[in-house]
Amino acid sequence: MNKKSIRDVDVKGKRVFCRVDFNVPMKDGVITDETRIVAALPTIQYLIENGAKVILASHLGRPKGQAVEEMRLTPVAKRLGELLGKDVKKTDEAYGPAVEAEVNSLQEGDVLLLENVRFYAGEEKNDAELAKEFAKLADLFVNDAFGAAHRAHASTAGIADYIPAVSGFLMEKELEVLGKALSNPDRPFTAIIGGAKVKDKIGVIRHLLDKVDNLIIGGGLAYTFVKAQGHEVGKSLLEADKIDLANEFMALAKEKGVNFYMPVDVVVADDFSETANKKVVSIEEIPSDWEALDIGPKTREIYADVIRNSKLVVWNGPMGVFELNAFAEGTKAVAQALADSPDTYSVIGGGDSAAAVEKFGLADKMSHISTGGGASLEFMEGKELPGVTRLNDK
Ligand SMILES: Nc1ncnc2c1ncn2[C@@H]1O[C@H](COP(=O)(O)OP(=O)(O)OP(=O)(O)O)[C@@H](O)[C@H]1O
Ligand SMILES: O=C(O)[C@H](O)COP(=O)(O)O
Repeated sequence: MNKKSIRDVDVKGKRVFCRVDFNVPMKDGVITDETRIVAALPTIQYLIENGAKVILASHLGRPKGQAVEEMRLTPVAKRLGELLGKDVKKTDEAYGPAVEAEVNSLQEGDVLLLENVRFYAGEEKNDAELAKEFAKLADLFVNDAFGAAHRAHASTAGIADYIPAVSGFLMEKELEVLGKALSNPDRPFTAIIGGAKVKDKIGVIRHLLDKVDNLIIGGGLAYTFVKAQGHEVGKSLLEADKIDLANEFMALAKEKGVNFYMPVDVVVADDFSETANKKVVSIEEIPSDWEALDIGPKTREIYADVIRNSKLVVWNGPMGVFELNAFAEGTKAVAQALADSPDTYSVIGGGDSAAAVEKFGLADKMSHISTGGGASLEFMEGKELPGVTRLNDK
């Protein structure tokens, strides 16, 4: 990467505003997945060990510019303190006189977590005044929030206009792994795209067709392609206005010599529930009153075979409604094939795919699980990430 990292600057005695992505899932004030906190630890520990005064900032959820009690970062400060084995102070605001007083009292190696930066309307507007307030707190900006790098906000981008800006280790690692996967991929290179957000993922498919040897389509996304092939999809997820695009992509794949894999059989259900009646049908036979909620056993075998014969696999989006055990088998088969292929470098992107791999107990078998959902997709689409472009060049 041609951007400076914390290794390139002296942090001793400096007040460091470190943007992290502590946007973790919470239920009743309890953190249900701490992956993003753990992933930020190397940078925080480095700053502590090298004598920085560490000021951490993050968003949590989408509070839309106002303080929302359930979206305070207090439980995160507590958990971070436990993980670091040291006291983590927390302010009830993200800037202003009270925060400045706390910052002034920091000793080298101390850690302070600011309140949710999205409690202020200026954050998502990338308001210059708010960015200046953040900048006033520190001598150096470290951006380690890869998960929010696709957002041009005051704490991810704007602040870099006022103080020196460098990347943290997580940011660096994510960019390196995803960058290598796309610029100099080991082959055969396979991309697996699933999930439900057809609109969000269509763009990445176009870009991937220039890169990959195999493209596997699954999840709710698949049925727009199935329809484009002229088959009925019953009540399955369908993005009617994307059918033409799906056709275009299938033609493009042929033209570029990309092997395009679609489900040949599916599990259909008469209801979106764990106890629904379900059956396996071929892709030409989805009944009009039924909904396809998972890929079928023949498809699983074909996909697993492609995975086993790949050197690099990038996976974003589950193959079915894996949250319901009745429709988790397709996603599990893909995760298992990756786990059983030690020579295949696997990159998992997207919150739900990562959660699925975790649910099946296979997370430690994957080569890289990205902390970015939208960010990893935008990166793969070839879009510039504002949280990265604003960092100082080497
Ligand atoms: N056949 C299907 N019909 C309906 N929903 C599906 C189907 N297959 C998968 N899904 C749903 O897709 C959702 C995940 O889609 P999504 O596009 O959000 O993926 P993701 O990996 O989490 O990406 P991101 O992190 O960008 O959100 C899951 O909740 C899953 O139940
Ligand atoms: O969860 C994420 O993908 C990041 O934290 C960004 O969150 P956002 O989509 O609310 O900007």
